[in-house]
Amino acid sequence: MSLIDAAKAKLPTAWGEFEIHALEDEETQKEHVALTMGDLTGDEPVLVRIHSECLTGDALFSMRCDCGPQLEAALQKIAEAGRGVLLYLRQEGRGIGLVNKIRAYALQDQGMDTVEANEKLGFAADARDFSLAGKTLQALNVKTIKLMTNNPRKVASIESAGITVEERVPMQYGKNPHNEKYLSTKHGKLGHLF
Ligand SMILES: Nc1nc2c(ncn2[C@@H]2O[C@H](COP(=O)(O)OP(=O)(O)OP(=O)(O)O)[C@@H](O)[C@H]2O)c(=O)[nH]1
Ligand SMILES: [Zn+2]
Repeated sequence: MSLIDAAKAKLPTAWGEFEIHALEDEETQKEHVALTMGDLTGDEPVLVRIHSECLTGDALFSMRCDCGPQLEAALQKIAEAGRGVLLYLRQEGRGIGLVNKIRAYALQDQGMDTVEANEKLGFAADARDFSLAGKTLQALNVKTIKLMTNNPRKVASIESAGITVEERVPMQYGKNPHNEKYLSTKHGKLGHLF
């Protein structure tokens, strides 16, 4: 396996103390993160969020998407449960990178939806590879999970990576007038369950 659990340390947050694992992907040279809390062993399903990088939403307070509020809600839910994993995967812009995501935003400013914009730029609607998430959970010895997502494709790809998704936990946070069209396209074209 090409994913290395390279370093770990305590990470106190506004919601409680996590352990941060810095993960190195030898194939792509990307650095991913797993935040864990509590004892992950045993048969009880582990609460998991698989979050794809969104610099604009996660760090820069953008209201074009729902990523920032989903990230905060996931950390809060894990802290409330006292046990869980947040995977932060460096798959900016559903896998097309920051520059292309901003190009896609410019096309959306001209009237395209998020899927049309990706396709206009020559990309699939969603260019992410979720097998990495399966590998990471296996490396953490997590086998049965409750997955916080609205995206059935995430559920299917995690299951095909050998992880049992016992429950899907809906993540409907951060709706606002700026992301209404984005969220309705996610529902209409990408299959998200709202
Ligand atoms: N290409 C592109 N990417 C976007 C756009 N808006 C947000 N993103 C990216 O979409 C991804 C959203 O990730 P997630 O929230 O983990 O995934 P999701 O498929 O929406 O599923 P949930 O688990 O329900 O949130 C991030 O990588 C964002 O950077 C957009 O308009 N175009
Ligand atoms: Zn976002």
